[in-house]
Amino acid sequence: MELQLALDLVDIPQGIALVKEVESYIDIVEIGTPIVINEGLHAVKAMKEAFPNLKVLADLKVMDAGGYEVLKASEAGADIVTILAVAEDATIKGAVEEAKKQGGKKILVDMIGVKNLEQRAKEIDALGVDYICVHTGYDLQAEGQSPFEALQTVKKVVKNSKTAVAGGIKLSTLSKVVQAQPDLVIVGGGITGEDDKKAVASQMQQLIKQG
Ligand SMILES: O=C(CO)[C@H](O)[C@H](O)COP(=O)(O)O
Repeated sequence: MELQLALDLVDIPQGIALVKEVESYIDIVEIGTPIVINEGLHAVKAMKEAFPNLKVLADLKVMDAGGYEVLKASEAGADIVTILAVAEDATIKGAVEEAKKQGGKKILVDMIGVKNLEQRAKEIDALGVDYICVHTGYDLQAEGQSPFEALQTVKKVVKNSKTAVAGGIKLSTLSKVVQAQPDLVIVGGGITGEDDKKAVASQMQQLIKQG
């Protein structure tokens, strides 16, 4: 099981400073969608240059032109690129093909907004993606929703891809997540919103290692 730190509401220097604090406790650093929108793929490049030993995920949430977007993110240094599950299969296939061409880049498919989770997870699992991620976005988190049930649903049907989970995970809820045995746990505000980010990230890493 791996831990990914999601950076969303910071700029590039703030993001780099934040990762310096928790670098030893995380496996992947995510350049979140808001950062990509605000700063472009330069943010991915800057993060990879600052932390060559960490994997960098570009949370592009691609909806079309999968191959092209994966090419551009890979050129910027991304190791993993996100595609939306609600995109056409052709978009997801294009992303997977390009990721392979780019020498071992990975595709994470984000299930945000999918209504029939079980059926779409099975379909996406057959497309050769690396991760299938259940995700409760900010707008549904604000309505009190969480990704725990969705994780269990997807874990039951996914046979080939790794599973990932995101959406409001905190230190206090991490044990519940770990029990469901995802391959990747994605945490944003649960670390970035804490005063002692290092202590929280360290405890999260410990829980994940025990899991
Ligand atoms: O992709 C995202 C929002 O669309 C976030 O990066 C993801 O939800 C993790 O952040 P948090 O733990 O704060 O919910």
